[in-house]
Amino acid sequence: MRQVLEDMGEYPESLRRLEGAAGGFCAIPRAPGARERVHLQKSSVCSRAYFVVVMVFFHLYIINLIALLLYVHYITGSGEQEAPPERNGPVAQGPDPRDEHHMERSSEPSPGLSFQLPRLEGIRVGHKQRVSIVHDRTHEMRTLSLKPLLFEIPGFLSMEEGSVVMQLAQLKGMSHNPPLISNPGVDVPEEQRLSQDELFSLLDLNQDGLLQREEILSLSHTTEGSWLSSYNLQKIHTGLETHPSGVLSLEEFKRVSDGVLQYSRAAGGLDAHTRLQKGSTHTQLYLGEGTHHLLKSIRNRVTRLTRLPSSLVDLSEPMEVVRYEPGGYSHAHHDSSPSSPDSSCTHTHLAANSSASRQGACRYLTVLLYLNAAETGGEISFPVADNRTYEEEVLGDLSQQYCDKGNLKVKPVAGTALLWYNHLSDGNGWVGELDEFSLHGDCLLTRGVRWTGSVWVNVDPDQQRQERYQRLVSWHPDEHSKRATHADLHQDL
Ligand SMILES: O=C(O)CCC(=O)C(=O)O
Ligand SMILES: [Fe+2]
Repeated sequence: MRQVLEDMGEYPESLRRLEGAAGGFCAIPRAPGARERVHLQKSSVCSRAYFVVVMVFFHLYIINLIALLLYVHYITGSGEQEAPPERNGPVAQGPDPRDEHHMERSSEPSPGLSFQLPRLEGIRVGHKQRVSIVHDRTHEMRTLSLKPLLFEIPGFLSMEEGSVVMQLAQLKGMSHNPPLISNPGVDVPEEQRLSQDELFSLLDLNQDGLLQREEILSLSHTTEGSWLSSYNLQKIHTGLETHPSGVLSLEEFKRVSDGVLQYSRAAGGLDAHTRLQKGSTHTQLYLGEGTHHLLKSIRNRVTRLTRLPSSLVDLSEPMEVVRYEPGGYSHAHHDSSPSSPDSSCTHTHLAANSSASRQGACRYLTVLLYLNAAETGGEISFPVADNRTYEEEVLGDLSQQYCDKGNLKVKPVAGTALLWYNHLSDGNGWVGELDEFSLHGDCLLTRGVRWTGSVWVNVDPDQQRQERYQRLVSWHPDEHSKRATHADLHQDL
């Protein structure tokens, strides 16, 4: 058509210009001729320019695409993270390439803070990720709720391991209430007094016949007035500090504590469990050095699961084993305390020389282990989990009704672990406010017995106090090389 128009001399100049502007003629073969020569020259220049422009746009497109993918990757936190090196015991291993553990990237450290706390990421309810907590297999971890951040890990313990923990707890001795050590001036009836030998045995958590600084300080985790008052604790601690060997034998303990303490078997203190739980017996199992290898392995699994520095987990309170009988339940409660300027954490109170008038448990997270399966009832309930509307009255409801109304109930399955964060992040990689949504309690057990173990990781929202505590407790003249020091902790992260 065009050739016909050209032959007829009627192909308009304006159309030719238009073709040139659009670059269309670059690809169209033309008839030979003077005008054509000029045109061919233009055509080759045009093709190169066209190619360059196209390539520039193509590269920009690819770069934008990569940037977009990186952004999405960053937002969803789907990158694989290296596990911290395992230093303690049989589950030691390098990072597992199959590990798809999701972690929240912490932002820049606050000025003066030397390390941060990694935090797992839930992505969405029902999200599954693989976690590496033992050397020969990976586990599936499922997100149960985002508020609180709560995960379920089936098979965290085998059935046999659950049975061993129950046996160890029974050997240690289960009691309805922790023994009370009264404050000076409070007269304890003769029949309720503990002998000094009995007390020493209670304090000697690893049962090595010596009282170490770690044991005394970890006892300060328990609530003021119910187990060991600050006054009594301070007395024992001072005796231990001033002793040349840094440890106390039974004889030395008797000298230090003589005439100062009165010890009672009576319950009546303000321990959280005395107030909150019914139909249950308890004991504490020490997870530190010198304990049963399974308990050390549980501690290591918690470290690997949570990705927290091993020294934080090592220096946390002993595992609380609870046995419910039919009729047993607990009221809804938080495992940790809200931080306030006039309160301090029980675990750092002494080491930080705090003058705060009140103390509370500072438990960054809870790992709850189901040691056996309850027959009927005994679910753990999170009454306000993932509530869209924040209902004050539900949070204040400490009756059993919360259990039926509860948003999320988890049935006890032997070997399953639940992990939840009791605190939010402060936005700078450290512990923030208490997460009100972590409220939970145990529904009525109607048949069978139910055994659980609670592992709490203690972290002081005041990082300086936490660091001071770790420095003090980690230091040990004989074991200095074995213990994780603050410098190790920094490397872990
Ligand atoms: O035994 C349980 O199910 C959990 C106990 C509990 O919530 C606690 O000890 O704080
Ligand atoms: Fe609890």
